[in-house]
Amino acid sequence: MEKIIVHGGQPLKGTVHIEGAKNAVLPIQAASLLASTGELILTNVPALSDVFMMNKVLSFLNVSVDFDRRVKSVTFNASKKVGFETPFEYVSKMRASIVVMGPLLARVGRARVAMPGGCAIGSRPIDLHLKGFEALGAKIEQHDGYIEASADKLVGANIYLDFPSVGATENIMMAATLAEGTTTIENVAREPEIVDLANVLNKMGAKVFGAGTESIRIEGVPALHGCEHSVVQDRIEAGTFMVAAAITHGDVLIADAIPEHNKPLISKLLEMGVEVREEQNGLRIIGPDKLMAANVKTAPHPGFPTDMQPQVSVLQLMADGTSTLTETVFENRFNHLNELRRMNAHFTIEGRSVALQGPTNFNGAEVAATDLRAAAALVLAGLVANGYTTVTNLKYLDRGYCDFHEKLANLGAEIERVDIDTDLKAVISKKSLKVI
Ligand SMILES: CC(=O)N[C@H]1[C@@H](OP(=O)(O)OP(=O)(O)OC[C@H]2O[C@@H](n3ccc(=O)[nH]c3=O)[C@H](O)[C@@H]2O)O[C@H](CO)[C@@H](O)[C@@H]1O
Ligand SMILES: C=C(OP(=O)(O)O)C(=O)O
Repeated sequence: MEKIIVHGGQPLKGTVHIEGAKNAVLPIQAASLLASTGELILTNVPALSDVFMMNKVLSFLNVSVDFDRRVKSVTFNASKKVGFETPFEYVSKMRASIVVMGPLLARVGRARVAMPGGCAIGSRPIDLHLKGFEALGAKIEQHDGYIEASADKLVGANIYLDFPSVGATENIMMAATLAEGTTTIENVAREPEIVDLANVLNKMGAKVFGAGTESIRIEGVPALHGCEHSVVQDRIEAGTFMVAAAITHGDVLIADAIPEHNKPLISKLLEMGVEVREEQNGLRIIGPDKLMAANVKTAPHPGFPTDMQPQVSVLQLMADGTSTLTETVFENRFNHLNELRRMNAHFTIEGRSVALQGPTNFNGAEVAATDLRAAAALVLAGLVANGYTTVTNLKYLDRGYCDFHEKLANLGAEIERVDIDTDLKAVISKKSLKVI
């Protein structure tokens, strides 16, 4: 086990390169199950623990998986007979493994997946996924902690989602690719990762129309095949570095950033006084001397992304005055705030909203990540804190960020990732923190 130690106070300067998106690559990995011929070759694949876990799930299902980390590419071959069961061991470590259900149902007519529990940010039921499968003609049974979906054949249907769930949209869309006839799904998620998945499915021979809008139409085809695809850039990793630049009076170029994908964040940064420049090679973020308070409310895309909420709370805490932050997507996504309180943050939580009082003089402290984006938020606070901040529970950070401390160190942060037993005094006595 390891921990990150950061010595706050350095303005970040330079260029940062962003990986392929975790939330795009995971369902696309699952889509490999649909290709009964040929290989699915993915490039720009981030080396994240979630990606490795999904590869394990697919190997267990008899897909051949070959990850070449040097070139960030994975080749999947699912031409052999694939399995149908994903055990608890995998689902308990990564909820997103439930997105194999749709492809399995389409390819083998049967999917048995351990029931995903909730996680630190909410209870996260999968009722909408199951309703969609039922509408396509699947029978759903739940026993012994497992959900089993089965169908002799799937038939296209009209489906309306009560909430634009990302996972349900992906799962139902993938199930429908091989269904007989046409499926329409309304009130779907519109995230860029949905569009990336639909693009891959279409390259594999599927007929998916309308991804990125409120309604998706899928015309079923008899079979899908392999293809090549480069995974879309991770807008949440990009956004995290934008906030890092904004709070440290930094000047950082987010290489090849896609402004379209980060509109709500960019609009907030501008409102708070951050300079955002679209340049030929990316998006330049220049942190101001003084940040102005602004209110943020999360919502499904194109609203403000919940996956940027913990990071933006640090930005708001740095701003002059009181900012409110409202979380509408998950019922329990303020866990990071209790850790930030230990670093001198002041706030009042009322239901799903919090009033954050700035500007904060963050003090370095020992803090523990409670979930993925909480981990990022704690490191961000460490970048501007007086003294040293130690962040533990890095297994959460590693789910979604590759080489996070190295990228920050390259931008000038004093940050190290060390063994959990390393004494802080030993690190301080080295005088300057260097990347290990
Ligand atoms: C791997 C991946 O892509 N994860 C993302 C995905 O998660 P995920 O796909 O799990 O998120 P959803 O969009 O499904 O969930 C959003 C909300 O809908 C609720 N819900 C969802 C499904 C369902 O059947 N019933 C139901 O009530 C959830 O409990 C949650 O409150 O989208 C979230 C919302 O943008 C992001 O925070 C996650 O990073
Ligand atoms: C909540 C997140 O991911 P997941 O759905 O994989 O837990 C996230 O990426 O912030």
